[in-house]
Amino acid sequence: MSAYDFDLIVIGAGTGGNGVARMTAAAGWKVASIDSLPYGGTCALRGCDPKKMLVAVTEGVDWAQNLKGKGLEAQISVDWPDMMAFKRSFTDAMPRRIETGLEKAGVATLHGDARFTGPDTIELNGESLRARHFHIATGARPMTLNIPGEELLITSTDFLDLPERPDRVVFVGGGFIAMEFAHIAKRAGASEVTVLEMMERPLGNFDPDLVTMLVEATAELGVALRTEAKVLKVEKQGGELAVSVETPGGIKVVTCDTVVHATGRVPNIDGLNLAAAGVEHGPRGIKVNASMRTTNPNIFAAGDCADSGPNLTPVSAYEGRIAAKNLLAGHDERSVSYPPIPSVVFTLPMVATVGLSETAAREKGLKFDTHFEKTQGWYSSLRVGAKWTGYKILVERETGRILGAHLMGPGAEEQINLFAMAMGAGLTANQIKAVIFAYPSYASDIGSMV
Ligand SMILES: Cc1cc2nc3c(=O)[nH]c(=O)nc-3n(C[C@H](O)[C@H](O)[C@H](O)COP(=O)(O)OP(=O)(O)OC[C@H]3O[C@@H](n4cnc5c(N)ncnc54)[C@H](O)[C@@H]3O)c2cc1C
Ligand SMILES: NC(=O)c1ccc[n+]([C@@H]2O[C@H](COP(=O)([O-])OP(=O)(O)OC[C@H]3O[C@@H](n4cnc5c(N)ncnc54)[C@H](O)[C@@H]3O)[C@@H](O)[C@H]2O)c1
Repeated sequence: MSAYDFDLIVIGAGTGGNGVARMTAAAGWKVASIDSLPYGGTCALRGCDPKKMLVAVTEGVDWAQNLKGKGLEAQISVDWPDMMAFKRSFTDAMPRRIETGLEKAGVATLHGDARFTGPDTIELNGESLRARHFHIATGARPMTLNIPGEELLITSTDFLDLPERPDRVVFVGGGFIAMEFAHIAKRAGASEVTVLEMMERPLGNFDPDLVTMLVEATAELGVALRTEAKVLKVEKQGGELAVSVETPGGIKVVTCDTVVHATGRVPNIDGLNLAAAGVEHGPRGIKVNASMRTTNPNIFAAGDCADSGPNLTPVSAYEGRIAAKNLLAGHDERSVSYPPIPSVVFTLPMVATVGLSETAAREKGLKFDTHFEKTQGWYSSLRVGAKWTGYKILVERETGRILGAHLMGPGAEEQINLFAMAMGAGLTANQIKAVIFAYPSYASDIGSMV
């Protein structure tokens, strides 16, 4: 009889963990999966999926507004409790569906907070479990701000569960979460929505010209977006909350009824006692090599908890696949080799990006042409009344290769995937121009952008 309880224990039942559990169980390994929360992880239960259901509802508001006076007269309003019920119709069913799926795949599904007690042992609910291998996919958590009144902030998870619509809401930070959720809150009818970003502009990783357009669109929507605004403290003042902000013009105070944490997420590894397992970590997460192996050769890690690729769902799934292949091979057979990774901010208008920014391409010494245009006059924008649309494509001079694509407006979330595919396949601008796309469609604009 084996001294081990399992061949593999996967800690974390999100996208970075579940694929690994399934692939190894399918190969005949004795596998357990553990989560301290209902199965499914951030994306399915507290992130991308529920968020985009709220975006789907508020898209109705945007659509009606854009086509007002163009034949669509009824103006739409959001019923927040109904929208939340719609979201729950998906999220409530997911944990059971995901857990049952794993069980059917032969994975033992366990619940509780796992903590290492040795290089091949964890403690779970007071019991010790030994495994030949571990895979850590414990995700990320909101960073600690270390400001007075931090406990008064709600998280993105809380926001996605608010039973009633917040009316006067402040977002601390101006990244993905703040911009997406501020658009949702405002279109859902919140009277005062404020975004406080400490840098000179929000969404620091996105193209500055397109972000400038998004800032204008956000102001037109009625969201107060303040930059160079660093949040210092939050206090209760009577029945409301007072947020103190350091600005170039001195300390300002914004009052509201809800303050949302949106200053970034950090690896969720504090409670794992990684030292006991000989697993090293830094500020960006668990140290992994290109095979997703940690400093303990029998332990792998993937997704938001690892110091690897960007913290996005498809990246965590990809890293998990690499880890699973190497676990099964018994040696480092596969390395991560990230293809161009597209990323979308689901505001309305959306902003999407893949590949290099202009600054990064210049820093690399590449010679390229920048195709930048605002496209509110293009047919694709006119027919849906979209005002804030545009693109910036970087085309390498000598090769015609696409170095980076940055898009804004309806259709951007799908166009960007076509750019990612074209870039991954090494297609040149002329080859993209030669593709026949169905017309009229957003994809059919791509040939004119390159
Ligand atoms: C609000 C929001 C919106 C997002 N929107 C998008 C989007 O639109 N597109 C996109 O690509 N990405 C999005 N992301 C990012 C995406 O959700 C993450 O990159 C992805 O879910 C990471 O997957 P993971 O498996 O690494 O971690 P997770 O899915 O977070 O899974 C980690 C799991 O580990 C469990 N766990 C942690 N510690 C322990 C322990 N000690 N013992 C047992 N279990 C433990 C947790 O309970 C959790 O279920 C969003 C994130 C947020 C917060
Ligand atoms: N569409 C998507 O793909 C999507 C959507 C939501 C979240 N996510 C994931 O979740 C992560 C976390 O999102 P997020 O929006 O919290 O982080 P983020 O890293 O996108 O943005 C955080 C912002 O907060 C600012 N900030 C930091 N401290 C501040 C302070 N004290 N006062 C004011 N501003 C401050 C930063 O300058 C930065 O612009 C993202 O990095 C991403 O990995 C992805």
